[in-house]
Amino acid sequence: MKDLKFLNKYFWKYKYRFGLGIFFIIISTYFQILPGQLIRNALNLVVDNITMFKMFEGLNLQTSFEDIIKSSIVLYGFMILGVALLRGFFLFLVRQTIIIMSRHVEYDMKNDIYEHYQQLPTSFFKMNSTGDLMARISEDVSRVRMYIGPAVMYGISLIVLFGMLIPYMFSINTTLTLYALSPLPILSVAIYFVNNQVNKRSEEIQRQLSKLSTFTQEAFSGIRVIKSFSREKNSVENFEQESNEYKDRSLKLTFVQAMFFPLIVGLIGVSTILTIYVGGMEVIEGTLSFGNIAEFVIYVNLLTWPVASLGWVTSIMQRAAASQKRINEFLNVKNDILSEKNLTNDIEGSVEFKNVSLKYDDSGINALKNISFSLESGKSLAIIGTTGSGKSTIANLIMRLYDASEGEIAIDGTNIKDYQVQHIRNQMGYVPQDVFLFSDSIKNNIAFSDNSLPMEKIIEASKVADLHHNIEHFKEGYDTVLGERGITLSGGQKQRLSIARAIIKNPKILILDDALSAVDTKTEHNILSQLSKIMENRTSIIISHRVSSAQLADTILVLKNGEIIEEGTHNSLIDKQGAYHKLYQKQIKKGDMDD
Ligand SMILES: Nc1ncnc2c1ncn2[C@@H]1O[C@H](COP(=O)(O)OP(=O)(O)OP(=O)(O)O)[C@@H](O)[C@H]1O
Repeated sequence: MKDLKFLNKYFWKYKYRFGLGIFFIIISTYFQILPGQLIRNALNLVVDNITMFKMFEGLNLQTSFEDIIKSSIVLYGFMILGVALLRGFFLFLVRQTIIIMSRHVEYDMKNDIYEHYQQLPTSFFKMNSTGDLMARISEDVSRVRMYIGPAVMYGISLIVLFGMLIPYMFSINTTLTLYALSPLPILSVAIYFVNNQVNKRSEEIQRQLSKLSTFTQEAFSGIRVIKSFSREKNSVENFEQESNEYKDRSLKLTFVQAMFFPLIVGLIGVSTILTIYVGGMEVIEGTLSFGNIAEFVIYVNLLTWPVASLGWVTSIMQRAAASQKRINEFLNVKNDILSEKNLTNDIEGSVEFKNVSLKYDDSGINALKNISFSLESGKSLAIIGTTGSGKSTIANLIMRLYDASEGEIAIDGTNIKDYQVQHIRNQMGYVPQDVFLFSDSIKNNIAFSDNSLPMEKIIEASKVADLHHNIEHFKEGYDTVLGERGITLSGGQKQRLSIARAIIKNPKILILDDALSAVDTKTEHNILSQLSKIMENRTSIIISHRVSSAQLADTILVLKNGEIIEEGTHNSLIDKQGAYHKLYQKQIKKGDMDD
């Protein structure tokens, strides 16, 4: 439960709303208790007057007693109605304050968590699954809200009701109070257990439901694969199996839920019978009036739901505490990609690696071992090598998505860690290996770094990326909206859009991570020659599997198993007759360079 302490800051933030909510609870509870007393008075009045009515049988006075009874009942009826309306009004205000407070806290929490996520390093996102990240910002926050809103509301109502009603009941009759209340603790404990079962089973259903939706989602996204392998029947069978599991779990839940109301109603019945029996005895002894019995029956009914909700509130609090613990786990993760000096000077673009090694903490892989090279500003560097040799890792380090485990990276002779992180990233253009496009227009996807960029700049960037002529063919041009993950574009078009997005920033350093793998060599040459024009006086790093991309660069690094095995210009490496030369020969034979 100590995890819930984290929420105190939110209660403090909304203290006035919360305080007002408690005040409205007190007033509405008073109006909740009042009808019991009115009914007692009404009943006592009727009982007394009926006795008198009978005594004056046959006399004119009898009619006046009849009138008194009738008018008193009408009067009490209106009073009870008025009190019920007032209670309803204050209950409305209770919800308007406390439940609304909980919605505000939910909103704040979601924003706080999302903002925190945005600050966390890439390694955090590698280590935790997207589903887990989403669950904490949605399901867990919702559970915490259930505590801040309904649970707190019912909890406080219960305390106020007990505080006001129990002493009052004892003041009327101790024995009757003790008997009337005796089944209530059993009710509370029973509800607690039933509710835990309900929660357990609901969670199982929830898990099954998410399995079912993941299955369906995958089946729809992979429909082409399913059809081409003629697996439709198998897919239907699998769906039926998952769906059946979901149905069975739902039936189990319905069984437990079905016990909920009989349990409450049964225990209320026991309380009522005890009240009437013990109360009746007291009436016979003359220590209580008939009205008191009626009043007690009402009080017992009033107490039932709050007492039942005690079990419910406890289990909500337990679930909220578990959720808050999970949320706190993520909120306590600190971003270790920080800068102490926070330099914000513009850079020229020279890059130097001094004995850099990197071990990825999550996989334990030594991706780079003792890498040293230097690249003057305005020059181009190609990095070529087998898969998994560490090429993208070099890009990750230059973008400061990760920090080197050993060694130092300098930009313009200054340690990269001294620059303010966003500032240094803003001066770089990065085209990642796996292109990600947002479900937005082409225009907004290209101008992602700054949505105030003018249209001319967007067109200019897409011309350099050799994409403009493609976009012109779309009916909606630059306003064409891309579907989920840009499904309307071909692989090569996506890559070129990603290049346009990177160069529109006019970066001092441009990093293309296998960004031309999905385009043919002719387009590759077009793009590279266009790029070399705009990258004059800017630094470019081209990561590729293809010699055709690498050969245009001023320097080429050949990587193998995280180490540099060759370094030089295209011609010097060809003369060397080493690994680069071998790759060149192989790719020429494959006809990759024919265009
Ligand atoms: N974020 C990461 N967390 C853990 N391990 C990683 C991560 N990124 C890469 N690796 C591992 O580090 C090694 C180098 O990967 P890297 O992506 O740098 O290779 P690459 O040369 O770019 O390969 P490819 O040409 O296939 O893209 C690989 O063994 C890979 O499994």
